[in-house]
Amino acid sequence: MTTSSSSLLGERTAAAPPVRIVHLGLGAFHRSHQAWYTARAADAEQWGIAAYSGRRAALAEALSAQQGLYTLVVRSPDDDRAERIGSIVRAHGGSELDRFLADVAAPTTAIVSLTITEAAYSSAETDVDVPVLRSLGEGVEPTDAEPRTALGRLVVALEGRRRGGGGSLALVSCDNLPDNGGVLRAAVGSLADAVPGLGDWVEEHVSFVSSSVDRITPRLSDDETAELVDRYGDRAPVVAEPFSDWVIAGAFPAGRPQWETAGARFTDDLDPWEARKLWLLNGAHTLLASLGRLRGHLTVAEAIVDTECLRAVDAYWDEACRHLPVALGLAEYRAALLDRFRNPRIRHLLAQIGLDADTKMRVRIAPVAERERRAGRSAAACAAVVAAWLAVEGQGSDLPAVRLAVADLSAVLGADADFVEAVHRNRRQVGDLTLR
Ligand SMILES: NC(=O)c1ccc[n+]([C@@H]2O[C@H](COP(=O)([O-])OP(=O)(O)OC[C@H]3O[C@@H](n4cnc5c(N)ncnc54)[C@H](O)[C@@H]3O)[C@@H](O)[C@H]2O)c1
Ligand SMILES: O=P(O)(O)OC[C@@H](O)[C@@H](O)[C@H](O)[C@H](O)CO
Repeated sequence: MTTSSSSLLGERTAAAPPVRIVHLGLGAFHRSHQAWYTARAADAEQWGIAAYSGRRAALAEALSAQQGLYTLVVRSPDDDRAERIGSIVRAHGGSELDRFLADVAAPTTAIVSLTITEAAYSSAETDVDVPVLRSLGEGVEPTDAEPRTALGRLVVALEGRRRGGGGSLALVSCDNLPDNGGVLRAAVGSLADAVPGLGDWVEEHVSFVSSSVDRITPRLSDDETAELVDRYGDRAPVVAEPFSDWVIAGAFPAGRPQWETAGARFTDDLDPWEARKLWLLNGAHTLLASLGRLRGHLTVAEAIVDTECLRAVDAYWDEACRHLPVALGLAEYRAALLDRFRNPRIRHLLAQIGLDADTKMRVRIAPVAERERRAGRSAAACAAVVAAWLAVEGQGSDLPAVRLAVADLSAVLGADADFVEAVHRNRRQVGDLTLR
């Protein structure tokens, strides 16, 4: 259903689809992407989502008051087109652990999907839950456990499914990480090993699906939200660009929606698509989040029309593209990205994109720089990105500090004196953002 204005929400007239997907990380992106694909799939009436926020309950409360229904505002440079999305049938705060355990344990649940941010997969975050998981092997019931992290909650819930005989299922990571299914497998596997027998059960019953996800979905300011609440009579609207892509690799032992009928693509070879998206789109966003802010810009659309930022993005893309298959249509992809970044009606804040920047630098900029250096080139554009990031973080005041920071991104680059020197040279030319 599409329209250009006024409320679409109304009430559900047909029965809500049965919950067969549990989502962890109810935020803007899940609603513009996976929930949208599920709602548009040919078998949408068979696939409902129970979505759990990571931390705050406010969005879940607003959605619950609307039977899970919400308005997706597809924002092009010229206009807004609104769609009513009905695939989320229940929304919960992250603290509703009993409900989450019951949903994951239900034999009817076939998929658990995640958008929990890149940082949420690191052991630095999840290790806090190892004692909680150990306690499950010492007689504590999953329903009495008190995990604190998203993956801790997920692993407690998998133990509940194992004990209840709920059978095989697929975990689908939709976070912007290379090999996100593999990263999830490693993180879940290492937590599951703390519970006797669970590691083996996970290996046998859990499929880790990787996916490359793409749809620019900015966090809305309070003013933007208020305007949309007024316009659509919806307390939980979400705004996204018209473009959308989802490339998926992996098995779904308990079935899945016909997402391909909504435009998703299934492949056995995700790597090139994933690298193209993460290096070119997210890498450029990561670059702009530093350089753009140093140059006084607030949003991607503002930064990309600054010739200095555009030049830096182009130079970084040249370096990245040397390590991507030409058959992926790189020139067209770059041109299309520039159009997407320039969309003046998408207010994508650089400060939002700059969160957890070290994690992102490690998996986006460092791999390109390493490949350039291995090929005998300077990686000058990557060195400039690293210097801009250090300036925003207020780090790298002298050569040893630069070396330390670069080594934290990549041991190989940290040991590369020429690269470290290039970063240091660039760093001396830019002042700290924090000092402005
Ligand atoms: N917004 C986009 O354009 C976009 C596009 C592609 C992929 N993604 C991926 O989706 C993720 C979420 O983006 P969003 O726009 O929905 O953000 P959001 O802030 O709207 O929602 C993020 C959700 O994750 C939860 N969360 C945050 N930090 C967490 C943590 N450490 N552990 C567990 N849960 C946590 C939050 O509580 C919230 O439920 C991104 O980090 C990215 O990996 C986003
Ligand atoms: O937090 P990040 O860096 O993974 O992502 C911020 C944006 O680059 C990202 O949300 C893009 O808009 C998205 O990946 C587009 O598909």
